[in-house]
Amino acid sequence: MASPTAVLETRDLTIQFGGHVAVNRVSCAFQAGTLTAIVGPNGAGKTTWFNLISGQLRASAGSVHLFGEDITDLGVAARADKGLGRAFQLTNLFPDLSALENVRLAVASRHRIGHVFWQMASKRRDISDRAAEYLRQVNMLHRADDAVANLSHGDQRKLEVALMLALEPTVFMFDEPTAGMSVDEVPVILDLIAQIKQREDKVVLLVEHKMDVVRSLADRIVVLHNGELVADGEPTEVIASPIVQEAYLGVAAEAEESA
Ligand SMILES: Nc1ncnc2c1ncn2[C@@H]1O[C@H](COP(=O)(O)OP(=O)(O)OP(=O)(O)O)[C@@H](O)[C@H]1O
Repeated sequence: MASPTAVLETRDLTIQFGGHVAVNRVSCAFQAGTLTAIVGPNGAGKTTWFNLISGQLRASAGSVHLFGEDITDLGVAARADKGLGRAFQLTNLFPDLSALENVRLAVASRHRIGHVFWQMASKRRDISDRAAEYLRQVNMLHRADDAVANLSHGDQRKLEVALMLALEPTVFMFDEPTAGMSVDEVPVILDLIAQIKQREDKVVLLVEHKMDVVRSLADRIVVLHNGELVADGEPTEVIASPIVQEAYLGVAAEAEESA
């Protein structure tokens, strides 16, 4: 049975690579207005589960539902069109264009503004203003005119987030969003994720190894281990549960120490 209020749901979602089951019958529903952290040791299946949700990978079995609709057979673009947003799928498209131009294209695509309307000065101004606002939100306005190819890795990751914002998705999927960012860039992205989480119609999924980030942002933690969902619930309870202490926290503690 579908969960009536779930925005996104995976049911018995499974993928097998040869003889290896990387995601094994994972069933999980996500409600609007929540941020769920997905944690687990390296190789647990977190990114693979994300890939199955966003359509980068096709399931061997099980299904994905968005607003109750079965989207399992849809490709990445169709899923994005329906409101699934994932940062990395949007980058590397136009490395020679400026940061602002990249976001402008995302704004135009979101609002289906075609070539004819693109010519209108008022439309162009409108799109530029919106694009600049998204760049401001990720603290990138000062790099607006720089070509993407010349941006640092951290700035490119912030731009990915700006592009995702521009597409105005319902579901925001972040896979280690602050990885590779300098210390002063991290709070910008974490604050932004916290702001998105405040919006009651949005679902945020966050794959994250850093437990301090998980503790500060998550309403709920889902734990994957060997491709299976082994714990799911309120953060304090999940972190305290024997299965997490045993299966995950040793690894998490090491990750925190080396961060
Ligand atoms: N395309 C693929 N072909 C074969 N095996 C794969 C493929 N993609 C993932 N796997 C395997 O699936 C398992 C889960 O990998 P996945 O990257 O999803 O784990 P993860 O939890 O995201 O790990 P990490 O925290 O290190 O990113 C691993 O054993 C991985 O080697």
